[in-house]
Amino acid sequence: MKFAVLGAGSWGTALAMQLSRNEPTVLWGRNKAGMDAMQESRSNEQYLPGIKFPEKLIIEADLQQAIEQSDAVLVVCPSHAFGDILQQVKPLLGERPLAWASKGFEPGTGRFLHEVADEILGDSVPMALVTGPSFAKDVAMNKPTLVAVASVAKYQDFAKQVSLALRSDNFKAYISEDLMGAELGGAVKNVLALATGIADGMDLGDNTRAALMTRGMAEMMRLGEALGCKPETLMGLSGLGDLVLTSTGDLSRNRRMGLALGRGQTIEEAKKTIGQVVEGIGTTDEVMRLAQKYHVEMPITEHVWKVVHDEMTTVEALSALMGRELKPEFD
Ligand SMILES: NC(=O)C1=CN([C@@H]2O[C@H](COP(=O)(O)OP(=O)(O)OC[C@H]3O[C@@H](n4cnc5c(N)ncnc54)[C@H](O)[C@@H]3O)[C@@H](O)[C@H]2O)C=CC1
Ligand SMILES: O=C(CO)COP(=O)(O)O
Repeated sequence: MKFAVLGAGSWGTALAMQLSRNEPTVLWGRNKAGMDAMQESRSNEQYLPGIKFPEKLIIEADLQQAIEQSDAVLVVCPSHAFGDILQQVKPLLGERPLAWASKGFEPGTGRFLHEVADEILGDSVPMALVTGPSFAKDVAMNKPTLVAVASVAKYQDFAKQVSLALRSDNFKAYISEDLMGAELGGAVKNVLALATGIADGMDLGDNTRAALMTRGMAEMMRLGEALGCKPETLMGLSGLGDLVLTSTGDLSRNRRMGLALGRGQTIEEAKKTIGQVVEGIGTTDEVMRLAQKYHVEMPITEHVWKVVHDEMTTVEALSALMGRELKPEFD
């Protein structure tokens, strides 16, 4: 199956590189000059400097051409651009199935990306999500990586095709039928990576990080239960696995944002230094929206939200979290 990967940032480029280790793969990005530069250097110097593309990676700056030469589409843009890209893809898609690898919600509504895709494309288009603990740089460098490919039950064949297309000696994608659980884990972990980053930026130590990861996981599980997600999905690669990666690995943009906030920088200052999408900032709003809608208690998320919105300092947020009333660990 030949894929057109739409979005030539760090993750789109890395996934296109991975697919092209097997079959010819088209990488499309909206910036023509940037795509020309990639073709010239056979690398993505802006996002993955110094890592050479496999021979079978095809660079394409025209969206229609990219889709027409492919059997399937993989969208890898920031979540805020997802709906916009699907609107552009819709008239070009034909019978092709569509996967995505973005992590987050539709801004302003808390809608899952599969809900956005269903609304724009209709639910007769086979769809799947690629998610899990996977830094773009490590995948581009062909380091061993495990991810999950999730779809609803009726599109499991497509999920298997996506998994097979990605498969290599150093890359394995497990199949899941819990699309919503896989989406939820990949989004909520970004908020928790902000929390652990803030704590590490404040130099609070290893105990604090472990506490935030564990109690943060409890928040993810509570929200998942309210939404009808499978607990094992959240305990798997797309939840816990990705939480561990992004709460401890300094390649994480969300963790780096948290570190900067914990050290007293502003969001705008940190965004400039990071220079790539930091999904957790917007996702915090959407997770809070869901928590309120489903009456789920998520104190760590709530205090990240207060820090992000300048309603509390990091020191006040820490003190408020530590001052919460005693209760059983599991209720
Ligand atoms: N970088 C990583 O290691 C991983 C990223 N992800 C997810 O993948 C998604 C994309 O992230 P990255 O590639 O890392 O971000 P990035 O910041 O490296 O690149 C974003 C790319 O999206 C493009 N873009 C932005 N708005 C667009 C629009 N309206 N139309 C077309 N292209 C647009 C930008 O030009 C840029 O090329 C995010 O949801 C992220 O959470 C998931 C797993 C790993
Ligand atoms: O989702 C990721 C790895 O699985 C990437 O995390 P960041 O967006 O925090 O860099």
